[in-house]
Amino acid sequence: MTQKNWQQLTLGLVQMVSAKSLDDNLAAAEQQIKACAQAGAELVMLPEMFAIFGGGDQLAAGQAEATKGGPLRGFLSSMAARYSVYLVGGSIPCTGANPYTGAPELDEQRSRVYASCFVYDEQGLEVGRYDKVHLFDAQVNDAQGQYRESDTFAPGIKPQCFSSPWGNIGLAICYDLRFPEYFRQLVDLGCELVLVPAAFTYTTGEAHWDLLLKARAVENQCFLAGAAQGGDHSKRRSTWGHSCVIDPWGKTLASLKRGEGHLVCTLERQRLLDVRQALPALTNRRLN
Ligand SMILES: O=C(O)CNC(=O)[C@H](CS)NC(=O)CCC(=O)C(=O)O
Repeated sequence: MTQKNWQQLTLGLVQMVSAKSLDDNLAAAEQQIKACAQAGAELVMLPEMFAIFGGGDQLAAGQAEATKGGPLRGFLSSMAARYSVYLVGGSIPCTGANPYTGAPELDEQRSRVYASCFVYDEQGLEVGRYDKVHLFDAQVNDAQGQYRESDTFAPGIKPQCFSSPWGNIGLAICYDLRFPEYFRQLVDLGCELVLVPAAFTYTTGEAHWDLLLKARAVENQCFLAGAAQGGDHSKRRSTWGHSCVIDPWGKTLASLKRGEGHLVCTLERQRLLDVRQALPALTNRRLN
């Protein structure tokens, strides 16, 4: 399946301001997936926790999605098939074992779930899953203040990519962006593109989002794309948005500001080959 000599990939990124109503979130996601597909996107990415953002009953949702899958995995599969796109489903709660990484089924007593990114091909078949490894436990100078993701979520165990007609595509979620060793492992799996569903806070996003995406793209000489939450979800919760696509030279190919929307952008693989040939930093490594 892995086609190592891809030439072009047209990506669609969906930016959302997910709120309390699951139905509204799913309707908003479908509208943007459809718009991306109509604009020629072959692969569409949703943001982190596009369906259930900032609370709600993550444990019940995660249990429903375990093993055979529930309504959220059903939704993602049917969207991929209906619009005939590869679909990277942001993240959803899931307690089930991960057959791709070997992460075990979660013990229900502990009331935690994985933050799982499921991937579907254009027929709606599941082709990958990554569970967020780095959990955001941090103090931010904003109205929310304290973020303790690990109260609700359990960490995944390793980086994960999925094979596609465009080669191995790496998956990372939000806070993972701050860990360069995570991305280096994806590059060692042959990834030339890393997709990052995210929900950076307004405060940390304004300071670091663009910088981190560019740093990871430049040091790994690969394409980076971030699909973000971007707006005011409640009085206390604001996210930065600015979904974008960065090329292996660190150039921004396309970007959004805040608010619901989407962008569509074509990646030219030759750009990556030219950068890696002219400045062979990946082959000049001495400490791996
Ligand atoms: O809570 C939800 O429902 C959705 N998940 C998130 O918003 C996650 C966990 S709190 N946010 C981040 O990882 C932000 C990282 C970040 O902002 C940084 O690294 O600066």
